Amino acid sequence: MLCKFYISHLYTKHPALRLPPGPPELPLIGSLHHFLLSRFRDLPHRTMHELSTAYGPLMLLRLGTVPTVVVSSGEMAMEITKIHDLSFCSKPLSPTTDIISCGGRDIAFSPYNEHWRELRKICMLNLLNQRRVLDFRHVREDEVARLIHAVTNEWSNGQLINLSEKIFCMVNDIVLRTTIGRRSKHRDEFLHELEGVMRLICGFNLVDLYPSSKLIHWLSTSARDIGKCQSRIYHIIESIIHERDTTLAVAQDDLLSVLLKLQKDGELQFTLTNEIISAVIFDIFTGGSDTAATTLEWAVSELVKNPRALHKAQSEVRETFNGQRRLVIKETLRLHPPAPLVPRECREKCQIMGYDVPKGMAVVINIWAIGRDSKYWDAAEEFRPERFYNSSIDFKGTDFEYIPFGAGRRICPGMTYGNSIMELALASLLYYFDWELPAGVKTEDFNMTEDFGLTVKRKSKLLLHAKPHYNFEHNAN
Ligand code: HEM
Repeated sequence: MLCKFYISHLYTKHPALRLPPGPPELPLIGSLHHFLLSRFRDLPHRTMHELSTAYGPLMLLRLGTVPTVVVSSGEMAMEITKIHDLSFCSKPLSPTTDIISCGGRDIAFSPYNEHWRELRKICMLNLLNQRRVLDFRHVREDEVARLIHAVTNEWSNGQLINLSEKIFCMVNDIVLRTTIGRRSKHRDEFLHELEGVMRLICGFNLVDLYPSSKLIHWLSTSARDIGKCQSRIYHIIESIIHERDTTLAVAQDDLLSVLLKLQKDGELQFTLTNEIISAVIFDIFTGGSDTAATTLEWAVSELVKNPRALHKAQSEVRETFNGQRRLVIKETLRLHPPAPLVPRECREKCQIMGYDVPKGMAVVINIWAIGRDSKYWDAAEEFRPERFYNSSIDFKGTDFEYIPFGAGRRICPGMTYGNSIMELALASLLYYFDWELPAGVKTEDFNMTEDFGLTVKRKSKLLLHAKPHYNFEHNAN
């Protein structure tokens, strides 16, 4: 917080610094009026993109009192996540993320330090690497089969299928079973709380915009709301931990068991408290379910809106259970990266393309804008999965015009894990069902509006008709 104040001070009192250009500011609110007046009012990634077309790919905004450098091109993203990765591999802690991450003692909001390195390594070793992802194949198959059964049941009753809800439950069940060893009766409550958290921590509420104002802290409801969400979520996770604690006699190898064993053995360089375990489990539940489910929801939405792409994907999946599903997911991640704004913090004074970025400055990489930049992509706004056919461009963090999982030291550790869920679920939905829009809705009128939040989901639920294709009962079992 002190650091934020210092940056703010530095920024206004030291005109000698050559800071990146930005739009005109107003006293007290800084650049916020540009967001309020924008036609994309509730969608900061779109407003930032629009501003960057006028002020360039390295642009300075003042969000309330928080100066923030916005990065909007592949070249600048490479500067931040490759050339100067060590200077930008920390995460800023806002008042709301401070609460939800227990002071940055999780992985996703942790500063770059030994604590972060150890926790990330534990998750990679025990849950997220290629071998573990293969070990959990039966869990994915089981939960995807349950999804297919649930859709079939509703189809036979002639109902419109709420595919959003089904996808979020399925993905969350997979994440729960692989992380804590079983489903949880608290799943729906958890998903409900998560929705609130995603809205509250995306940086555009008064306490995060004016972090050092005691008055705003006192007046604003956001800090209280996030505090309540945090205590409900951590209560759910701690009751799961407590149940497991008492039954530890049964050896299990899921992430929670490993963390509890490490806690008991006390071999880490820091004390692994229940609070830290909860924070890590929260990261995995959140990072794992929200992102993969959101991407699947957008993938099906784009396909039903583009019948030719749907037909092509479906024919290939039905022939080989392979092929197009991977291209569809890549194209969906280009147009709809679930986390469009990636936050970083500058750890040491740095120069990017001749501009100064002071220590402690917040940085946001607009990966949504980069994925839609016509400098890198033909017909950038169109959904064309075939653009990735025979293309070497991948999301592994080395092609900076396409970084839906981020890049550098902080790149998403759940890439393989998330893809394994998305690919199986998408292939199964395409293989077993023909999908149609609700009666009377034309493809051109199909609503693709985005909702505001840390992850950007559909604003309206994805409601579709499904018609089983063939042999479902036989194949799904
Ligand atoms: C569609 C799937 C996913 C997408 C698009 C995605 C995207 C991202 C992005 C953009 C970041 C920030 C990277 C950066 O700062 O450079 C991130 C971080 C993270 N993701 Fe994912 N993610 C996905 C799935 C997952 C899954 C399945 C898990 C875990 C089960 C996960 C866990 C995490 C964690 C723990 C971090 C924080 C890493 C750190 O700060 O060191 N994500 N993800």
